[in-house]
Amino acid sequence: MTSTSAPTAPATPPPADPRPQLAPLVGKVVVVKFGGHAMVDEALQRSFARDVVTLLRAGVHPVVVHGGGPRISSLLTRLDLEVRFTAGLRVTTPEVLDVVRMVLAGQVQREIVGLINAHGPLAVGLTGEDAHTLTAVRRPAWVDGDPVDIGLVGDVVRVDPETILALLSRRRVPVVSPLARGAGGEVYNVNADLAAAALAGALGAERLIVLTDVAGLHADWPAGGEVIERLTAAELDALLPGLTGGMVPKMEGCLRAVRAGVRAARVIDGRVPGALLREGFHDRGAGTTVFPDRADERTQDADRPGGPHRSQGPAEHP
Ligand SMILES: Nc1ncnc2c1ncn2[C@@H]1O[C@H](COP(=O)(O)OP(=O)(O)O)[C@@H](O)[C@H]1O
Ligand SMILES: CC(=O)N[C@@H](CCC(=O)OP(=O)(O)O)C(=O)O
Repeated sequence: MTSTSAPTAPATPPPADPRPQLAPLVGKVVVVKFGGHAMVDEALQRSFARDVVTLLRAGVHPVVVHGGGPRISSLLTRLDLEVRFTAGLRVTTPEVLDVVRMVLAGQVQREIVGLINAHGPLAVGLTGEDAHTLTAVRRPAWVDGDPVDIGLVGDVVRVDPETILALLSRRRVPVVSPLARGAGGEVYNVNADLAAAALAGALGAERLIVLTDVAGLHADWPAGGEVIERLTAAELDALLPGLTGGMVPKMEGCLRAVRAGVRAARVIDGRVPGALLREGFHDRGAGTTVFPDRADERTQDADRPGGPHRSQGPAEHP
Protein backbone atom coordinates (compact mmCIF):
# COMPACT_ATOMS: atom_id res chain seq x y z
CA MET A 1 0.00 0.00 0.00
CA THR A 2 1.52 3.36 -0.97
CA SER A 3 0.20 6.81 -0.19
CA THR A 4 0.95 10.40 -0.96
CA SER A 5 -0.08 13.81 0.31
CA ALA A 6 -2.69 15.27 -2.03
CA PRO A 7 -3.79 18.88 -2.41
CA THR A 8 -7.38 19.42 -1.31
CA ALA A 9 -8.16 21.79 -4.19
CA PRO A 10 -7.64 20.13 -7.58
CA ALA A 11 -4.95 21.65 -9.78
CA THR A 12 -5.45 21.91 -13.55
CA PRO A 13 -2.25 20.85 -15.33
CA PRO A 14 -2.07 21.24 -19.11
CA PRO A 15 -3.69 18.36 -21.02
CA ALA A 16 -1.24 15.61 -21.98
CA ASP A 17 -1.50 13.64 -25.20
CA PRO A 18 -3.53 10.59 -24.13
CA ARG A 19 -2.80 8.45 -27.19
CA PRO A 20 0.25 6.46 -25.97
CA GLN A 21 -1.63 5.43 -22.82
CA LEU A 22 -4.65 4.31 -24.82
CA ALA A 23 -2.75 2.12 -27.30
CA PRO A 24 -2.84 -1.02 -25.07
CA LEU A 25 -6.58 -0.55 -24.60
CA VAL A 26 -7.54 -0.53 -28.27
CA GLY A 27 -10.34 -3.06 -28.83
CA LYS A 28 -10.82 -3.46 -25.06
CA VAL A 29 -13.76 -2.50 -22.87
CA VAL A 30 -13.31 0.24 -20.29
CA VAL A 31 -16.10 1.00 -17.81
CA VAL A 32 -16.23 4.61 -16.63
CA LYS A 33 -18.38 5.56 -13.66
CA PHE A 34 -19.33 9.25 -13.70
CA GLY A 35 -20.33 10.13 -10.14
CA GLY A 36 -23.00 12.61 -9.20
CA HIS A 37 -20.44 14.63 -7.29
CA ALA A 38 -18.15 14.81 -10.34
CA MET A 39 -20.84 16.25 -12.64
CA VAL A 40 -21.42 19.42 -10.69
CA ASP A 41 -21.63 21.76 -13.68
CA GLU A 42 -22.28 21.58 -17.38
CA ALA A 43 -18.68 22.41 -18.34
CA LEU A 44 -17.49 19.30 -16.47
CA GLN A 45 -20.19 17.20 -18.12
CA ARG A 46 -19.17 18.54 -21.52
CA SER A 47 -15.50 17.81 -20.92
CA PHE A 48 -16.38 14.30 -19.70
CA ALA A 49 -18.39 13.69 -22.89
CA ARG A 50 -15.45 14.91 -25.02
CA ASP A 51 -13.07 12.53 -23.19
CA VAL A 52 -15.42 9.60 -23.76
CA VAL A 53 -15.58 10.40 -27.48
CA THR A 54 -11.75 10.60 -27.60
CA LEU A 55 -11.62 7.10 -26.08
CA LEU A 56 -14.08 5.82 -28.68
CA ARG A 57 -12.19 7.43 -31.57
CA ALA A 58 -8.94 5.95 -30.27
CA GLY A 59 -10.48 2.47 -30.71
CA VAL A 60 -11.34 1.79 -27.05
CA HIS A 61 -14.86 0.58 -26.13
CA PRO A 62 -16.06 2.89 -23.34
CA VAL A 63 -19.16 2.01 -21.32
CA VAL A 64 -20.49 4.82 -19.11
CA VAL A 65 -22.34 4.14 -15.86
CA HIS A 66 -23.60 7.35 -14.28
CA GLY A 67 -24.61 8.35 -10.77
CA GLY A 68 -26.67 11.34 -9.72
CA GLY A 69 -27.06 11.06 -5.95
CA PRO A 70 -26.98 14.84 -5.31
CA ARG A 71 -29.62 15.50 -8.00
CA ILE A 72 -31.88 12.80 -6.53
CA SER A 73 -31.47 14.27 -3.04
CA SER A 74 -32.30 17.78 -4.18
CA LEU A 75 -35.53 16.68 -5.90
CA LEU A 76 -36.50 14.59 -2.86
CA THR A 77 -36.02 17.67 -0.68
CA ARG A 78 -38.15 19.79 -3.01
CA LEU A 79 -40.86 17.12 -2.81
CA ASP A 80 -40.63 16.99 1.00
CA LEU A 81 -39.43 13.37 0.95
CA GLU A 82 -36.75 12.13 3.33
CA VAL A 83 -33.10 11.97 2.23
CA ARG A 84 -31.35 9.24 4.21
CA PHE A 85 -28.25 7.12 3.61
CA THR A 86 -27.06 4.09 5.57
CA ALA A 87 -23.47 2.94 4.94
CA GLY A 88 -23.42 5.02 1.73
CA LEU A 89 -26.67 3.55 0.33
CA ARG A 90 -29.92 5.52 -0.03
CA VAL A 91 -32.86 4.34 2.03
CA THR A 92 -35.35 3.76 -0.79
CA THR A 93 -39.10 3.70 -0.15
CA PRO A 94 -41.46 3.17 -3.14
CA GLU A 95 -41.96 6.98 -3.37
CA VAL A 96 -38.20 7.54 -3.27
CA LEU A 97 -37.70 4.90 -5.98
CA ASP A 98 -40.05 6.83 -8.31
CA VAL A 99 -37.88 9.92 -7.87
CA VAL A 100 -34.62 7.94 -8.30
CA ARG A 101 -35.92 6.51 -11.57
CA MET A 102 -37.13 9.88 -12.85
CA VAL A 103 -33.88 11.66 -12.08
CA LEU A 104 -31.49 8.93 -13.27
CA ALA A 105 -33.24 7.74 -16.43
CA GLY A 106 -35.18 10.94 -17.23
CA GLN A 107 -32.62 13.64 -16.48
CA VAL A 108 -29.01 12.64 -15.82
CA GLN A 109 -28.81 9.87 -18.42
CA ARG A 110 -30.52 12.07 -21.05
CA GLU A 111 -28.06 14.91 -20.41
CA ILE A 112 -24.97 12.69 -20.76
CA VAL A 113 -26.36 11.03 -23.89
CA GLY A 114 -27.11 14.47 -25.34
CA LEU A 115 -23.61 15.79 -24.66
CA ILE A 116 -21.90 12.75 -26.20
CA ASN A 117 -24.22 12.93 -29.19
CA ALA A 118 -23.15 16.52 -29.82
CA HIS A 119 -20.11 14.77 -31.38
CA GLY A 120 -22.13 12.44 -33.62
CA PRO A 121 -24.71 9.62 -33.37
CA LEU A 122 -22.71 7.77 -30.74
CA ALA A 123 -24.43 7.34 -27.36
CA VAL A 124 -27.42 5.17 -26.48
CA GLY A 125 -28.96 5.35 -23.01
CA LEU A 126 -30.43 2.42 -21.15
CA THR A 127 -31.06 1.41 -17.58
CA GLY A 128 -30.08 -1.91 -16.06
CA GLU A 129 -33.78 -2.82 -16.31
CA ASP A 130 -33.60 -2.86 -20.10
CA ALA A 131 -33.42 -6.31 -21.73
CA HIS A 132 -32.66 -7.77 -18.26
CA THR A 133 -29.19 -6.24 -18.39
CA LEU A 134 -28.93 -6.09 -14.58
CA THR A 135 -30.85 -8.48 -12.33
CA ALA A 136 -30.77 -7.68 -8.61
CA VAL A 137 -31.96 -8.99 -5.28
CA ARG A 138 -32.97 -6.81 -2.38
CA ARG A 139 -30.03 -6.14 -0.08
CA PRO A 140 -29.58 -4.69 3.38
CA ALA A 141 -26.90 -2.21 4.41
CA TRP A 142 -24.33 -3.57 6.84
CA VAL A 143 -23.69 -1.54 9.98
CA ASP A 144 -21.20 -2.89 12.54
CA GLY A 145 -21.65 -6.35 11.05
CA ASP A 146 -25.46 -6.26 11.29
CA PRO A 147 -27.93 -6.05 8.41
CA VAL A 148 -30.15 -2.93 8.29
CA ASP A 149 -33.22 -2.78 6.02
CA ILE A 150 -32.91 0.09 3.52
CA GLY A 151 -35.93 -0.65 1.33
CA LEU A 152 -35.86 -1.12 -2.42
CA VAL A 153 -32.09 -1.23 -2.82
CA GLY A 154 -30.71 -4.02 -4.96
CA ASP A 155 -27.43 -5.84 -5.33
CA VAL A 156 -26.68 -7.10 -8.83
CA VAL A 157 -26.66 -10.89 -8.98
CA ARG A 158 -26.76 -11.39 -12.74
CA VAL A 159 -25.62 -9.38 -15.75
CA ASP A 160 -26.78 -10.05 -19.29
CA PRO A 161 -24.18 -8.18 -21.34
CA GLU A 162 -25.79 -8.92 -24.76
CA THR A 163 -27.38 -5.51 -25.33
CA ILE A 164 -24.26 -3.62 -24.31
CA LEU A 165 -22.01 -5.84 -26.42
CA ALA A 166 -24.31 -5.31 -29.40
CA LEU A 167 -24.03 -1.54 -28.96
CA LEU A 168 -20.24 -1.72 -28.60
CA SER A 169 -19.96 -3.81 -31.73
CA ARG A 170 -21.65 -0.95 -33.62
CA ARG A 171 -19.21 1.52 -32.04
CA ARG A 172 -21.89 3.13 -29.88
CA VAL A 173 -21.35 4.32 -26.31
CA PRO A 174 -23.81 2.69 -23.87
CA VAL A 175 -24.77 5.09 -21.06
CA VAL A 176 -26.23 2.99 -18.25
CA SER A 177 -28.44 4.19 -15.36
CA PRO A 178 -27.96 2.17 -12.15
CA LEU A 179 -31.40 0.60 -11.88
CA ALA A 180 -32.05 -3.13 -11.95
CA ARG A 181 -34.90 -5.54 -12.32
CA GLY A 182 -35.68 -8.23 -9.77
CA ALA A 183 -36.50 -11.75 -10.91
CA GLY A 184 -40.20 -10.99 -10.34
CA GLY A 185 -40.16 -7.74 -12.34
CA GLU A 186 -39.74 -5.42 -9.35
CA VAL A 187 -37.35 -2.48 -9.74
CA TYR A 188 -34.36 -1.77 -7.50
CA ASN A 189 -32.22 1.26 -6.86
CA VAL A 190 -28.59 0.16 -7.24
CA ASN A 191 -25.61 2.21 -6.12
CA ALA A 192 -23.85 3.36 -9.29
CA ASP A 193 -20.38 2.25 -8.16
CA LEU A 194 -21.65 -1.28 -7.58
CA ALA A 195 -23.57 -1.31 -10.87
CA ALA A 196 -20.40 -0.20 -12.70
CA ALA A 197 -18.35 -2.89 -10.95
CA ALA A 198 -20.84 -5.63 -11.86
CA LEU A 199 -20.85 -4.53 -15.50
CA ALA A 200 -17.07 -4.22 -15.64
CA GLY A 201 -16.69 -7.78 -14.36
CA ALA A 202 -19.30 -9.24 -16.71
CA LEU A 203 -17.92 -7.41 -19.75
CA GLY A 204 -14.36 -8.56 -19.01
CA ALA A 205 -13.38 -4.89 -18.88
CA GLU A 206 -9.72 -3.98 -18.82
CA ARG A 207 -10.28 -1.05 -16.47
CA LEU A 208 -12.88 0.45 -14.16
CA ILE A 209 -12.40 4.20 -13.72
CA VAL A 210 -14.51 5.94 -11.07
CA LEU A 211 -14.79 9.74 -11.23
CA THR A 212 -15.73 11.38 -7.95
CA ASP A 213 -15.17 14.57 -5.93
CA VAL A 214 -12.10 13.64 -3.88
CA ALA A 215 -8.49 12.96 -4.88
CA GLY A 216 -8.89 9.26 -4.07
CA LEU A 217 -9.18 7.15 -0.93
CA HIS A 218 -7.81 9.19 1.98
CA ALA A 219 -6.18 7.01 4.62
CA ASP A 220 -7.23 9.26 7.48
CA TRP A 221 -10.76 10.43 6.64
CA PRO A 222 -12.18 12.99 7.44
CA ALA A 223 -8.86 14.52 8.53
CA GLY A 224 -7.79 14.41 4.85
CA GLY A 225 -4.03 14.22 4.31
CA GLU A 226 -2.68 11.17 2.57
CA VAL A 227 -4.26 9.61 -0.51
CA ILE A 228 -3.58 5.89 -0.85
CA GLU A 229 -2.08 5.51 -4.32
CA ARG A 230 -2.08 1.75 -4.75
CA LEU A 231 -3.82 -1.11 -3.00
CA THR A 232 -4.04 -4.81 -3.60
CA ALA A 233 -7.43 -6.48 -3.27
CA ALA A 234 -6.37 -8.10 0.02
CA GLU A 235 -5.20 -4.77 1.44
CA LEU A 236 -8.48 -3.14 0.44
CA ASP A 237 -10.47 -6.04 1.90
CA ALA A 238 -8.80 -5.36 5.25
CA LEU A 239 -9.57 -1.62 5.07
CA LEU A 240 -13.23 -1.95 4.02
CA PRO A 241 -14.82 -2.42 7.47
CA GLY A 242 -13.27 0.91 8.59
CA LEU A 243 -14.60 2.95 5.62
CA THR A 244 -17.58 5.30 5.86
CA GLY A 245 -20.10 7.10 3.64
CA GLY A 246 -19.81 7.14 -0.15
CA MET A 247 -16.41 5.41 -0.02
CA VAL A 248 -18.03 2.19 1.21
CA PRO A 249 -19.79 1.23 -2.06
CA LYS A 250 -17.05 2.84 -4.15
CA MET A 251 -14.22 0.75 -2.71
CA GLU A 252 -16.45 -2.33 -2.42
CA GLY A 253 -17.10 -1.87 -6.15
CA CYS A 254 -13.37 -1.63 -6.94
CA LEU A 255 -12.74 -4.77 -4.92
CA ARG A 256 -15.52 -6.71 -6.62
CA ALA A 257 -14.33 -5.55 -10.05
CA VAL A 258 -10.72 -6.70 -9.66
CA ARG A 259 -11.89 -9.96 -8.09
CA ALA A 260 -14.12 -10.47 -11.13
CA GLY A 261 -11.09 -10.19 -13.44
CA VAL A 262 -10.84 -6.43 -14.18
CA ARG A 263 -7.11 -5.66 -14.32
CA ALA A 264 -7.24 -2.39 -12.38
CA ALA A 265 -9.87 -0.15 -10.79
CA ARG A 266 -8.99 3.50 -10.21
CA VAL A 267 -10.82 6.24 -8.28
CA ILE A 268 -9.92 9.73 -9.53
CA ASP A 269 -10.99 13.31 -8.92
CA GLY A 270 -13.52 14.08 -11.63
CA ARG A 271 -13.84 17.76 -10.76
CA VAL A 272 -10.89 18.63 -12.99
CA PRO A 273 -11.78 19.01 -16.69
CA GLY A 274 -9.99 16.34 -18.73
CA ALA A 275 -9.29 14.16 -15.66
CA LEU A 276 -10.53 10.97 -17.30
CA LEU A 277 -7.89 11.01 -20.05
CA ARG A 278 -5.10 12.58 -18.02
CA GLU A 279 -5.35 10.45 -14.89
CA GLY A 280 -7.47 7.44 -15.84
CA PHE A 281 -5.06 5.46 -17.99
CA HIS A 282 -1.55 6.66 -17.25
CA ASP A 283 0.57 4.18 -15.26
CA ARG A 284 1.33 6.94 -12.81
CA GLY A 285 -2.09 8.62 -12.98
CA ALA A 286 -3.41 10.26 -9.81
CA GLY A 287 -6.02 8.77 -7.50
CA THR A 288 -6.28 5.37 -5.85
CA THR A 289 -5.69 2.25 -7.95
CA VAL A 290 -6.76 -1.21 -6.82
CA PHE A 291 -4.99 -4.23 -8.31
CA PRO A 292 -5.90 -7.91 -8.08
CA ASP A 293 -3.89 -10.04 -5.68
CA ARG A 294 -1.57 -12.49 -7.32
CA ALA A 295 -3.36 -15.17 -5.32
CA ASP A 296 -6.68 -13.98 -6.77
CA GLU A 297 -5.28 -14.28 -10.25
CA ARG A 298 -4.04 -17.79 -9.49
CA THR A 299 -7.52 -18.74 -8.23
CA GLN A 300 -9.08 -17.43 -11.41
CA ASP A 301 -6.51 -19.28 -13.48
CA ALA A 302 -7.31 -22.48 -11.65
CA ASP A 303 -11.08 -21.96 -11.85
CA ARG A 304 -11.24 -21.30 -15.53
CA PRO A 305 -9.86 -23.66 -18.13
CA GLY A 306 -7.61 -21.62 -20.35
CA GLY A 307 -6.95 -19.00 -17.68
CA PRO A 308 -8.92 -15.96 -16.57
CA HIS A 309 -11.61 -14.73 -18.92
CA ARG A 310 -10.41 -11.69 -20.82
CA SER A 311 -12.72 -9.93 -23.18
CA GLN A 312 -11.19 -9.55 -26.59
CA GLY A 313 -13.66 -6.75 -27.04
CA PRO A 314 -16.92 -7.03 -28.88
CA ALA A 315 -17.01 -8.43 -32.38
CA GLU A 316 -16.84 -5.64 -34.92
CA HIS A 317 -19.64 -5.27 -37.41
CA PRO A 318 -18.86 -3.59 -40.69
N1 LIG B 1 -11.65 7.69 3.24
C1 LIG B 1 -12.25 8.57 2.43
N2 LIG B 1 -11.55 9.19 1.46
C2 LIG B 1 -12.14 10.05 0.61
N3 LIG B 1 -13.47 10.36 0.65
C3 LIG B 1 -14.24 9.77 1.59
C4 LIG B 1 -13.67 8.85 2.51
N4 LIG B 1 -14.65 8.42 3.34
C5 LIG B 1 -15.78 9.01 2.94
N5 LIG B 1 -15.56 9.83 1.89
C6 LIG B 1 -16.60 10.59 1.20
O1 LIG B 1 -16.96 9.90 0.01
C7 LIG B 1 -17.39 10.87 -0.94
C8 LIG B 1 -17.45 10.25 -2.33
O2 LIG B 1 -18.58 9.39 -2.42
P1 LIG B 1 -19.97 9.92 -3.01
O3 LIG B 1 -20.39 11.14 -2.28
O4 LIG B 1 -20.91 8.78 -3.01
O5 LIG B 1 -19.52 10.37 -4.46
P2 LIG B 1 -20.07 10.06 -5.93
O6 LIG B 1 -21.31 10.87 -6.13
O7 LIG B 1 -18.95 10.47 -6.81
O8 LIG B 1 -20.34 8.57 -6.01
C9 LIG B 1 -16.41 11.99 -0.73
O9 LIG B 1 -16.89 13.24 -1.19
C10 LIG B 1 -16.20 12.00 0.78
O10 LIG B 1 -17.10 12.89 1.38
C1 LIG C 1 -28.76 2.63 -3.50
C2 LIG C 1 -28.19 3.97 -3.83
O1 LIG C 1 -27.60 4.61 -2.97
N1 LIG C 1 -28.38 4.42 -5.07
C3 LIG C 1 -27.89 5.70 -5.53
C4 LIG C 1 -27.95 5.70 -7.06
C5 LIG C 1 -27.25 6.91 -7.66
C6 LIG C 1 -25.77 6.94 -7.32
O2 LIG C 1 -25.14 5.97 -6.92
O3 LIG C 1 -25.21 8.17 -7.51
P1 LIG C 1 -23.73 8.62 -7.12
O4 LIG C 1 -22.79 7.82 -7.90
O5 LIG C 1 -23.73 10.06 -7.52
O6 LIG C 1 -23.54 8.44 -5.63
C7 LIG C 1 -28.78 6.85 -4.97
O7 LIG C 1 -29.99 6.67 -4.83
O8 LIG C 1 -28.21 7.94 -4.74
